[in-house]
Amino acid sequence: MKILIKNIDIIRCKEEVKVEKNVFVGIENDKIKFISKNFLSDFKADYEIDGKNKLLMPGFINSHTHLPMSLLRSVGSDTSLMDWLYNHIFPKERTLTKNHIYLGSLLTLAEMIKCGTTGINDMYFMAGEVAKAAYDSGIRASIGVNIVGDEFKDNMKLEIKDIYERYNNIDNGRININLAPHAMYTCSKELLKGVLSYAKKLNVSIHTHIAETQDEYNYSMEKFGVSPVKYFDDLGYFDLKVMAAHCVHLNDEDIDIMVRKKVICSHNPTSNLKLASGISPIPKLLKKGAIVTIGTDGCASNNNVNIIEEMHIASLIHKGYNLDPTLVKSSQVLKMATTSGKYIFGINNMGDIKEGYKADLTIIDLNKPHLYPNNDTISNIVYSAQGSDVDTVIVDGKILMEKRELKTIDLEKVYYEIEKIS
Ligand SMILES: CSC[C@H]1O[C@@H](n2cnc3c(O)ncnc32)[C@H](O)[C@@H]1O
Ligand SMILES: [Zn+2]
Repeated sequence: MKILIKNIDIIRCKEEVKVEKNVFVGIENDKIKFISKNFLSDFKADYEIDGKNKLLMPGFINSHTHLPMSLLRSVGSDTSLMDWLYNHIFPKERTLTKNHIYLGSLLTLAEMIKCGTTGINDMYFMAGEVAKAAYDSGIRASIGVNIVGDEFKDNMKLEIKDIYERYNNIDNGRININLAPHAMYTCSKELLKGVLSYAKKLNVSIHTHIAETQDEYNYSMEKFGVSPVKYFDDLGYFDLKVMAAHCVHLNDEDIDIMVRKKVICSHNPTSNLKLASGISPIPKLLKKGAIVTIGTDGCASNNNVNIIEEMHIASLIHKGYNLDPTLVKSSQVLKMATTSGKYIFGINNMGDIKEGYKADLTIIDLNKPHLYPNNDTISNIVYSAQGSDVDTVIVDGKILMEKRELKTIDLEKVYYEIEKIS
């Protein structure tokens, strides 16, 4: 499939984030074939997109989410993490069936694609259903198989093996599998050791919640005498690729460990605000050179998966909290929400508009009153844009949404099916 995007402005995310005006972009199969100031007549496109008044940018990557949790939207609002989890969410989650998981995932994926998301890093139970929904939607996904408890039981290994064999690295590497021990306070040390060696055996990455609340930090210090980050480091976790969600309560040594071990931090500001977990030291992490990405967490602690809104909040809270308007600049937050997500997938040539790079792209409609005048495109995208400004979404060279019409998900059918089971 060859797609030609004509006369469009583009955002490139090199060392510096830059805008180039009025170019032609050719896509062939899963990659960007060319970016040119001129029309190349020998590129015979199967499909053309008019880029007038539009902006082409690398697609957004949501680095921490729980797809099926759209079904629990607004459950347990206005409570703290532990109250929310143990008294509201876990009891409801015990009632979910495979069908719920698949349909809830599809609903969230529709919302994500409508907000310009091209890649996700998930964790949930019955992850085979999550993987199936991600596969069906066309999005790029790393799917975490949830693990909790005291011991790494044979049935857990069997579930992981089954999901791994069915989904890992399928569809040109678009879907991959990771192991997702929930957190240090829900998984025993024995279980975590078992998971680590199994992840090494399968050669997959790890996805977990780390240092989300002061309670977790205190629990770790009291029970093990070290912080949550040091606890995972001492277990040898950071010898593997680890996607660490939240990272709110960190000391200076934790930050140094994360930088040295290239831990991928997923910053989830809305969830941290809603559950009153705290504010992650993102400016410090960025200054020290940590890999920082953006995630929404699940719908029940957010209440949406709008990554544009998440960028907006990420760029604002650190300025206000630290009384410093130069922190987490719009160009930095844009990179966090796009380019930096490539580390999750281990694909070097993605997260930018560049020849030979993956065609995981988002097109924004600039013809909106709140995006006018366009004095500074990057600032406008972070501080003014809305999810509904996303016009077209392309993943691996395939169009998932065009002119806001979803191509891979029948949303009316999803609503209908959810009504039947809710
Ligand atoms: C490991 S499967 C997902 C598991 O995590 C729960 N969850 C959702 N959001 C959070 C959060 O912010 N901190 C901790 N746990 C969370 C979800 O309800 C599932 O049970
Ligand atoms: Zn989470």
